[in-house]
Amino acid sequence: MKSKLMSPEPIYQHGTPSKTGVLLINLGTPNAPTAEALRPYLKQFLSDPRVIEVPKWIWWLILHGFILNTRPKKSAEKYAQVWMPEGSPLRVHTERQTKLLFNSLEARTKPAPIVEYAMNIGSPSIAEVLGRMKERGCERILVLPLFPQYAASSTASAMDNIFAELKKMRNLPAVRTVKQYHDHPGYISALAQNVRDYWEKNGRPDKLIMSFHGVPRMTLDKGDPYHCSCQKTGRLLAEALELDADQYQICFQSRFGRAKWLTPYTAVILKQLGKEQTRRVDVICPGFVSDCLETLEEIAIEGKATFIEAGGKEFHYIPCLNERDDWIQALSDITYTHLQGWLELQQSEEETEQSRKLALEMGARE
Ligand SMILES: C=CC1=C(C)c2cc3[nH]c(cc4nc(cc5[nH]c(cc1n2)c(C)c5CCC(=O)O)C(CCC(=O)O)=C4C)c(C)c3C=C
Ligand SMILES: [Fe+2]
Ligand SMILES: [Fe+2]
Repeated sequence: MKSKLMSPEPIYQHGTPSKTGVLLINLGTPNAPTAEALRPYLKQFLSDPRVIEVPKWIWWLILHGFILNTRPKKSAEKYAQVWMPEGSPLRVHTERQTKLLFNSLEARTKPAPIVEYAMNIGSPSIAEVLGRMKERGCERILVLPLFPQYAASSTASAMDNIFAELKKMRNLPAVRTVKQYHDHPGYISALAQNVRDYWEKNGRPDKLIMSFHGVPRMTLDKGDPYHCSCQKTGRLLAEALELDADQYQICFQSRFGRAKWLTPYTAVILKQLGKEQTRRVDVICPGFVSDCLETLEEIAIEGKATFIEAGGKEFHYIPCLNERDDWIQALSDITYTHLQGWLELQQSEEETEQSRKLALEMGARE
Protein backbone atom coordinates (compact mmCIF):
# COMPACT_ATOMS: atom_id res chain seq x y z
CA MET A 1 0.00 0.00 0.00
CA LYS A 2 1.31 3.46 -0.89
CA SER A 3 1.91 5.61 2.20
CA LYS A 4 0.39 9.08 2.17
CA LEU A 5 2.79 10.22 4.86
CA MET A 6 6.17 9.01 3.59
CA SER A 7 7.88 9.53 0.25
CA PRO A 8 9.34 6.47 -1.47
CA GLU A 9 12.88 5.47 -0.44
CA PRO A 10 15.41 3.47 -2.42
CA ILE A 11 15.42 -0.18 -1.22
CA TYR A 12 17.90 -0.39 1.66
CA GLN A 13 21.27 -1.67 0.48
CA HIS A 14 23.89 -3.14 2.78
CA GLY A 15 27.18 -1.34 2.39
CA THR A 16 25.54 2.01 1.68
CA PRO A 17 28.13 4.66 2.61
CA SER A 18 27.53 6.07 6.06
CA LYS A 19 28.36 9.74 5.85
CA THR A 20 27.97 12.74 8.12
CA GLY A 21 26.57 16.01 6.79
CA VAL A 22 26.51 19.59 7.97
CA LEU A 23 23.55 21.64 6.83
CA LEU A 24 23.96 25.40 7.13
CA ILE A 25 20.66 27.26 7.15
CA ASN A 26 20.11 30.88 6.26
CA LEU A 27 16.94 32.91 5.98
CA GLY A 28 16.57 33.07 2.22
CA THR A 29 16.52 35.79 -0.35
CA PRO A 30 14.69 36.51 -3.62
CA ASN A 31 16.09 35.13 -6.88
CA ALA A 32 16.15 38.55 -8.53
CA PRO A 33 15.74 42.18 -7.43
CA THR A 34 12.32 42.42 -9.06
CA ALA A 35 8.75 42.72 -7.77
CA GLU A 36 7.91 39.40 -9.50
CA ALA A 37 10.65 37.60 -7.54
CA LEU A 38 9.87 39.44 -4.28
CA ARG A 39 6.17 38.50 -4.22
CA PRO A 40 6.52 34.69 -3.69
CA TYR A 41 9.49 35.28 -1.34
CA LEU A 42 7.55 37.70 0.87
CA LYS A 43 4.43 35.53 0.65
CA GLN A 44 6.29 32.46 1.92
CA PHE A 45 8.13 34.40 4.65
CA LEU A 46 5.15 36.37 5.90
CA SER A 47 2.74 33.40 5.85
CA ASP A 48 4.76 31.66 8.55
CA PRO A 49 3.00 31.75 11.95
CA ARG A 50 6.46 31.71 13.60
CA VAL A 51 7.12 35.07 11.94
CA ILE A 52 3.69 36.71 12.09
CA GLU A 53 1.79 35.98 15.29
CA VAL A 54 -1.50 37.59 14.28
CA PRO A 55 -4.79 35.57 14.01
CA LYS A 56 -4.72 33.77 10.66
CA TRP A 57 -7.74 35.27 8.90
CA ILE A 58 -6.97 38.86 9.94
CA TRP A 59 -3.38 38.44 8.71
CA TRP A 60 -4.55 36.79 5.46
CA LEU A 61 -6.58 39.93 4.65
CA ILE A 62 -3.71 42.30 5.48
CA LEU A 63 -1.12 40.21 3.61
CA HIS A 64 -3.15 39.63 0.45
CA GLY A 65 -5.11 42.89 0.49
CA PHE A 66 -2.24 45.24 1.20
CA ILE A 67 1.33 43.99 1.81
CA LEU A 68 1.72 41.75 -1.26
CA ASN A 69 0.39 44.57 -3.47
CA THR A 70 2.76 47.23 -2.22
CA ARG A 71 5.89 45.77 -0.62
CA PRO A 72 7.32 43.66 -3.50
CA LYS A 73 7.98 46.74 -5.66
CA LYS A 74 9.39 48.83 -2.80
CA SER A 75 11.63 46.01 -1.54
CA ALA A 76 12.79 45.16 -5.08
CA GLU A 77 14.04 48.73 -5.50
CA LYS A 78 16.05 48.34 -2.29
CA TYR A 79 17.50 44.97 -3.34
CA ALA A 80 18.50 46.46 -6.72
CA GLN A 81 20.77 48.94 -4.90
CA VAL A 82 22.84 46.20 -3.23
CA TRP A 83 22.62 43.35 -5.77
CA MET A 84 26.03 41.88 -6.65
CA PRO A 85 27.09 40.70 -10.13
CA GLU A 86 26.88 37.09 -8.78
CA GLY A 87 23.44 37.61 -7.21
CA SER A 88 21.90 38.48 -3.85
CA PRO A 89 24.61 39.31 -1.26
CA LEU A 90 23.05 36.95 1.29
CA ARG A 91 23.25 34.01 -1.13
CA VAL A 92 26.72 34.92 -2.43
CA HIS A 93 28.21 35.08 1.09
CA THR A 94 26.35 31.98 2.32
CA GLU A 95 27.63 30.00 -0.65
CA ARG A 96 31.21 31.15 -0.08
CA GLN A 97 30.99 30.39 3.67
CA THR A 98 29.74 26.88 2.87
CA LYS A 99 32.76 26.16 0.63
CA LEU A 100 35.20 27.66 3.13
CA LEU A 101 33.71 25.68 6.02
CA PHE A 102 34.11 22.49 3.99
CA ASN A 103 37.77 23.36 3.28
CA SER A 104 38.39 24.00 6.96
CA LEU A 105 36.73 20.75 8.06
CA GLU A 106 38.53 18.82 5.33
CA ALA A 107 41.84 20.04 6.74
CA ARG A 108 41.02 18.81 10.25
CA THR A 109 39.08 15.60 9.72
CA LYS A 110 39.26 12.68 7.29
CA PRO A 111 36.92 11.85 5.68
CA ALA A 112 35.44 15.36 5.74
CA PRO A 113 31.72 15.65 6.32
CA ILE A 114 29.50 16.76 3.46
CA VAL A 115 28.69 20.47 3.85
CA GLU A 116 25.68 22.06 2.17
CA TYR A 117 23.53 25.14 2.73
CA ALA A 118 19.80 25.63 2.35
CA MET A 119 17.52 28.63 2.61
CA ASN A 120 14.51 28.57 4.90
CA ILE A 121 12.64 30.64 2.32
CA GLY A 122 13.13 30.20 -1.41
CA SER A 123 16.05 28.37 -2.92
CA PRO A 124 17.97 26.16 -2.51
CA SER A 125 15.09 24.84 -0.43
CA ILE A 126 15.39 22.69 2.67
CA ALA A 127 13.46 19.90 0.87
CA GLU A 128 15.85 19.91 -2.10
CA VAL A 129 19.04 20.01 -0.03
CA LEU A 130 17.96 17.47 2.60
CA GLY A 131 16.95 15.12 -0.23
CA ARG A 132 20.34 15.54 -1.89
CA MET A 133 22.22 14.97 1.39
CA LYS A 134 20.30 11.74 1.91
CA GLU A 135 21.11 10.65 -1.64
CA ARG A 136 24.78 11.38 -0.94
CA GLY A 137 24.63 8.95 1.97
CA CYS A 138 24.23 11.25 4.98
CA GLU A 139 23.13 9.03 7.83
CA ARG A 140 23.77 11.86 10.30
CA ILE A 141 22.99 15.54 9.75
CA LEU A 142 24.05 18.47 11.90
CA VAL A 143 21.81 21.49 11.31
CA LEU A 144 23.63 24.76 11.95
CA PRO A 145 21.58 27.95 11.49
CA LEU A 146 23.57 30.99 10.41
CA PHE A 147 21.76 32.98 13.12
CA PRO A 148 24.10 33.36 16.12
CA GLN A 149 21.15 34.46 18.31
CA TYR A 150 18.16 32.13 18.55
CA ALA A 151 14.73 33.62 17.75
CA ALA A 152 11.49 31.77 17.13
CA SER A 153 11.05 33.78 13.91
CA SER A 154 14.43 32.76 12.47
CA THR A 155 15.87 29.58 14.06
CA ALA A 156 12.63 27.87 15.12
CA SER A 157 11.00 28.65 11.79
CA ALA A 158 13.90 26.92 9.99
CA MET A 159 13.72 23.96 12.39
CA ASP A 160 9.96 23.61 11.74
CA ASN A 161 10.66 23.33 8.03
CA ILE A 162 13.43 20.81 8.56
CA PHE A 163 11.27 18.63 10.79
CA ALA A 164 8.38 18.91 8.32
CA GLU A 165 10.67 17.45 5.62
CA LEU A 166 12.00 14.74 7.94
CA LYS A 167 8.41 13.80 8.71
CA LYS A 168 8.05 12.69 5.09
CA MET A 169 11.02 10.29 5.24
CA ARG A 170 10.83 6.60 6.10
CA ASN A 171 14.57 6.14 6.63
CA LEU A 172 15.46 9.11 8.81
CA PRO A 173 19.03 10.32 9.25
CA ALA A 174 20.12 11.02 12.82
CA VAL A 175 19.71 14.75 13.37
CA ARG A 176 21.40 17.24 15.68
CA THR A 177 20.63 20.93 15.83
CA VAL A 178 22.64 23.89 17.06
CA LYS A 179 20.40 26.36 18.88
CA GLN A 180 22.67 29.40 19.09
CA TYR A 181 26.27 30.52 19.52
CA HIS A 182 25.75 34.16 20.55
CA ASP A 183 28.49 33.91 23.20
CA HIS A 184 30.92 31.53 21.50
CA PRO A 185 34.46 32.84 22.14
CA GLY A 186 35.50 32.35 18.50
CA TYR A 187 32.47 34.28 17.20
CA ILE A 188 32.98 37.13 19.69
CA SER A 189 36.69 37.30 19.00
CA ALA A 190 36.11 37.40 15.20
CA LEU A 191 33.61 40.25 15.70
CA ALA A 192 36.08 42.16 17.89
CA GLN A 193 38.97 41.64 15.46
CA ASN A 194 36.75 42.79 12.59
CA VAL A 195 36.14 46.07 14.44
CA ARG A 196 39.81 46.47 15.44
CA ASP A 197 40.93 45.87 11.84
CA TYR A 198 38.45 48.50 10.66
CA TRP A 199 39.58 51.04 13.25
CA GLU A 200 43.21 50.44 12.46
CA LYS A 201 42.58 51.49 8.84
CA ASN A 202 39.93 54.16 9.39
CA GLY A 203 40.38 55.59 12.89
CA ARG A 204 37.88 55.36 15.75
CA PRO A 205 34.33 56.74 16.18
CA ASP A 206 32.73 58.59 19.08
CA LYS A 207 30.24 55.76 19.37
CA LEU A 208 30.00 52.17 18.15
CA ILE A 209 26.42 51.23 17.31
CA MET A 210 25.66 47.50 17.50
CA SER A 211 22.50 47.04 15.49
CA PHE A 212 20.61 43.71 15.66
CA HIS A 213 17.57 42.66 13.62
CA GLY A 214 14.46 43.44 15.68
CA VAL A 215 11.49 41.24 16.57
CA PRO A 216 8.09 42.20 18.04
CA ARG A 217 8.40 43.29 21.69
CA MET A 218 5.64 40.86 22.74
CA THR A 219 7.88 37.89 21.78
CA LEU A 220 10.19 38.90 24.64
CA ASP A 221 7.23 39.02 27.03
CA LYS A 222 6.20 35.56 25.80
CA GLY A 223 9.60 34.02 26.55
CA ASP A 224 11.67 34.32 23.37
CA PRO A 225 15.33 34.56 24.53
CA TYR A 226 16.42 36.59 21.46
CA HIS A 227 16.63 39.97 23.22
CA CYS A 228 18.83 38.55 26.00
CA SER A 229 21.09 36.76 23.53
CA CYS A 230 21.61 39.99 21.56
CA GLN A 231 22.37 41.89 24.78
CA LYS A 232 24.94 39.27 25.76
CA THR A 233 26.65 39.32 22.35
CA GLY A 234 26.78 43.13 22.57
CA ARG A 235 28.19 43.13 26.09
CA LEU A 236 30.85 40.52 25.25
CA LEU A 237 31.86 42.44 22.13
CA ALA A 238 32.14 45.67 24.13
CA GLU A 239 34.24 43.85 26.76
CA ALA A 240 36.53 42.40 24.09
CA LEU A 241 37.02 45.92 22.69
CA GLU A 242 37.44 47.38 26.19
CA LEU A 243 34.70 49.95 25.57
CA ASP A 244 33.14 52.05 28.33
CA ALA A 245 29.34 52.11 28.57
CA ASP A 246 29.15 55.53 26.85
CA GLN A 247 31.25 54.35 23.89
CA TYR A 248 28.70 51.89 22.50
CA GLN A 249 24.97 51.40 22.08
CA ILE A 250 22.97 48.23 21.39
CA CYS A 251 19.85 48.77 19.28
CA PHE A 252 17.37 47.01 16.98
CA GLN A 253 16.58 47.60 13.30
CA SER A 254 14.21 46.37 10.56
CA ARG A 255 10.91 47.07 12.31
CA PHE A 256 8.04 45.58 10.30
CA GLY A 257 4.46 46.82 10.79
CA ARG A 258 3.05 49.07 13.49
CA ALA A 259 3.36 46.93 16.61
CA LYS A 260 6.00 47.76 19.18
CA TRP A 261 9.33 45.99 18.44
CA LEU A 262 12.44 45.65 20.57
CA THR A 263 13.84 49.05 21.47
CA PRO A 264 15.78 51.26 21.16
CA TYR A 265 15.21 51.43 17.40
CA THR A 266 18.42 51.92 15.40
CA ALA A 267 16.87 54.68 13.27
CA VAL A 268 15.82 56.64 16.38
CA ILE A 269 19.29 56.35 17.92
CA LEU A 270 21.00 57.46 14.69
CA LYS A 271 18.68 60.46 14.41
CA GLN A 272 19.26 61.42 18.04
CA LEU A 273 23.06 61.12 17.70
CA GLY A 274 22.87 63.16 14.50
CA LYS A 275 20.86 65.88 16.25
CA GLU A 276 23.47 65.96 18.99
CA GLN A 277 25.97 66.67 16.18
CA THR A 278 27.97 63.57 17.00
CA ARG A 279 31.19 63.73 15.00
CA ARG A 280 31.33 60.09 13.99
CA VAL A 281 29.39 56.85 14.48
CA ASP A 282 30.41 53.38 13.30
CA VAL A 283 27.71 50.76 12.90
CA ILE A 284 28.22 47.01 13.07
CA CYS A 285 25.46 44.38 12.76
CA PRO A 286 26.72 41.44 14.88
CA GLY A 287 23.55 39.34 14.43
CA PHE A 288 24.09 39.04 10.67
CA VAL A 289 27.05 36.89 9.73
CA SER A 290 26.60 37.80 6.06
CA ASP A 291 25.98 41.16 4.54
CA CYS A 292 22.48 41.35 3.10
CA LEU A 293 19.68 43.77 2.36
CA GLU A 294 19.27 44.61 6.05
CA THR A 295 22.90 45.68 6.47
CA LEU A 296 23.88 47.04 3.05
CA GLU A 297 20.70 48.98 2.33
CA GLU A 298 18.92 49.58 5.64
CA ILE A 299 22.07 50.50 7.58
CA ALA A 300 24.81 51.49 5.13
CA ILE A 301 22.47 53.56 2.90
CA GLU A 302 19.30 54.49 4.85
CA GLY A 303 20.96 54.62 8.28
CA LYS A 304 23.71 56.84 6.96
CA ALA A 305 21.17 59.25 5.43
CA THR A 306 19.23 59.40 8.73
CA PHE A 307 22.36 60.26 10.72
CA ILE A 308 23.77 62.83 8.28
CA GLU A 309 20.41 64.55 7.61
CA ALA A 310 19.90 64.94 11.38
CA GLY A 311 23.25 66.77 11.68
CA GLY A 312 25.80 63.96 12.19
CA LYS A 313 29.20 64.38 10.54
CA GLU A 314 30.73 61.02 9.66
CA PHE A 315 29.06 57.62 9.32
CA HIS A 316 30.92 54.34 8.86
CA TYR A 317 29.42 50.92 8.27
CA ILE A 318 31.63 47.99 9.36
CA PRO A 319 30.96 44.97 7.10
CA CYS A 320 29.71 41.63 8.48
CA LEU A 321 32.02 38.69 9.15
CA ASN A 322 31.33 37.28 5.67
CA GLU A 323 34.39 35.24 4.59
CA ARG A 324 36.88 36.38 7.27
CA ASP A 325 39.33 33.63 8.19
CA ASP A 326 38.72 34.03 11.94
CA TRP A 327 34.96 33.66 11.44
CA ILE A 328 35.34 30.56 9.24
CA GLN A 329 37.63 29.15 11.94
CA ALA A 330 34.96 29.89 14.59
CA LEU A 331 32.28 28.28 12.42
CA SER A 332 34.51 25.27 11.95
CA ASP A 333 35.11 25.05 15.74
CA ILE A 334 31.38 25.28 16.48
CA THR A 335 30.68 22.58 13.89
CA TYR A 336 33.49 20.36 15.13
CA THR A 337 32.25 20.55 18.74
CA HIS A 338 28.72 19.58 17.76
CA LEU A 339 29.96 16.75 15.53
CA GLN A 340 31.73 15.00 18.43
CA GLY A 341 31.17 11.27 18.36
CA TRP A 342 29.83 11.42 14.82
CA LEU A 343 32.97 11.84 12.76
CA GLU A 344 34.33 8.53 14.04
CA LEU A 345 31.25 6.81 12.63
CA GLN A 346 32.00 7.97 9.13
CA GLN A 347 33.30 5.41 6.69
CA SER A 348 36.16 6.02 4.33
CA GLU A 349 35.73 5.05 0.68
CA GLU A 350 37.74 1.85 1.33
CA GLU A 351 35.61 0.92 4.33
CA THR A 352 32.45 1.53 2.33
CA GLU A 353 33.78 -0.67 -0.47
CA GLN A 354 34.70 -3.39 2.03
CA SER A 355 31.27 -3.43 3.64
CA ARG A 356 29.64 -3.44 0.20
CA LYS A 357 31.72 -6.49 -0.79
CA LEU A 358 30.92 -8.22 2.50
CA ALA A 359 27.22 -7.58 2.01
CA LEU A 360 27.39 -9.03 -1.50
CA GLU A 361 29.23 -12.12 -0.24
CA MET A 362 26.71 -12.64 2.53
CA GLY A 363 23.88 -12.20 0.07
CA ALA A 364 25.51 -14.83 -2.17
CA ARG A 365 25.68 -17.30 0.74
CA GLU A 366 21.99 -16.96 1.66
C1 LIG B 1 18.83 37.80 12.10
C2 LIG B 1 17.73 37.10 12.17
C3 LIG B 1 16.41 37.54 11.71
C4 LIG B 1 15.27 37.63 12.48
C5 LIG B 1 15.12 37.31 13.93
C6 LIG B 1 14.24 38.13 11.61
C7 LIG B 1 12.93 38.39 12.00
C8 LIG B 1 11.96 38.99 11.21
N1 LIG B 1 12.08 39.49 9.93
C9 LIG B 1 10.89 40.00 9.50
C10 LIG B 1 10.62 40.59 8.25
C11 LIG B 1 11.53 40.68 7.16
N2 LIG B 1 12.88 40.42 7.21
C12 LIG B 1 13.40 40.54 5.96
C13 LIG B 1 14.72 40.34 5.57
C14 LIG B 1 15.69 39.70 6.36
N3 LIG B 1 15.56 39.26 7.65
C15 LIG B 1 16.72 38.63 8.07
C16 LIG B 1 16.98 38.04 9.31
C17 LIG B 1 16.08 37.97 10.37
N4 LIG B 1 14.77 38.29 10.36
C18 LIG B 1 17.64 38.70 6.97
C19 LIG B 1 19.02 38.10 6.97
C20 LIG B 1 17.00 39.37 5.92
C21 LIG B 1 17.64 39.77 4.60
C22 LIG B 1 17.33 38.86 3.44
C23 LIG B 1 18.05 39.25 2.19
O1 LIG B 1 17.58 38.81 1.13
O2 LIG B 1 19.06 39.97 2.16
C24 LIG B 1 12.35 40.91 5.04
C25 LIG B 1 12.47 41.02 3.52
C26 LIG B 1 12.96 42.28 3.00
C27 LIG B 1 11.94 43.38 3.12
O3 LIG B 1 10.96 43.41 2.37
O4 LIG B 1 12.13 44.19 4.05
C28 LIG B 1 11.17 41.02 5.79
C29 LIG B 1 9.80 41.35 5.29
C30 LIG B 1 9.94 39.80 10.54
C31 LIG B 1 8.48 40.20 10.45
C32 LIG B 1 10.61 39.19 11.61
C33 LIG B 1 10.13 38.76 12.96
C34 LIG B 1 8.95 38.70 13.38
FE1 LIG C 1 13.92 39.75 8.90
FE1 LIG D 1 14.77 45.99 6.41
